[in-house]
Amino acid sequence: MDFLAVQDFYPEDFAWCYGCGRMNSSGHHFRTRWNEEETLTEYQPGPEHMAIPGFVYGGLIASLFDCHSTGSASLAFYRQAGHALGDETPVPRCVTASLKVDYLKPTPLGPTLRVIGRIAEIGRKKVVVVSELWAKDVLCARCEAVLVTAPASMLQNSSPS
Ligand SMILES: CCCCCCCC(=O)SCCNC(=O)CCNC(=O)[C@H](O)C(C)(C)COP(=O)(O)OP(=O)(O)OC[C@H]1O[C@@H](n2cnc3c(N)ncnc32)[C@H](O)[C@@H]1OP(=O)(O)O
Repeated sequence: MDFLAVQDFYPEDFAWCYGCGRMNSSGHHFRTRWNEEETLTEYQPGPEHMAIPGFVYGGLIASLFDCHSTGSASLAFYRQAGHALGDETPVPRCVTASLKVDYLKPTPLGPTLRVIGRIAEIGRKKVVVVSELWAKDVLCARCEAVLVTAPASMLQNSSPS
């Protein structure tokens, strides 16, 4: 791996997400990291991620924002607690409470997509992440997401059945 991503450090019972779980062989394997004070997720869509020929499917874009935002929230909680990826302390697990996506311009299918996030608010169990999706130098979409510490009811199973 060329860099450390938060998803590399999710506990195994939390690593099955279709978007970003490293244990899910059918998933996208989105990976999110710090880039100084911002968070970054890059993804290369394939031809199957098409909406209209030449353009990326909006559902994929929402998925990308979703996992980028949960990953950003985990990174933010972890850094706030004085930790860096690679520490022994498990990274916090967050789920999406709210995801608002604005599709600003058609997203071309071809370039690697870059999602850049800013931690707009961080509380005891809630993080607000505001993100932009860029295709080369075109700002294609924007997202505001509310992420909350994963409730115990979602952490009861240690692996999929
Ligand atoms: C491998 C890694 C996996 C990563 C997951 C990828 C992303 C996902 O797909 S997660 C799956 C989709 N999400 C879910 O299924 C979550 C389902 N929802 C829930 O379990 C609950 O509603 C949950 C946990 C989000 C919030 O629980 P709740 O008891 O309402 O929390 P609560 O303590 O009241 O609220 C905490 C804070 O969040 C805020 N909040 C809660 N829900 C929302 C919402 N829908 N919109 C805005 N803010 C909200 C509250 O206002 C509160 O804010 P503050 O601290 O400022 O007062």
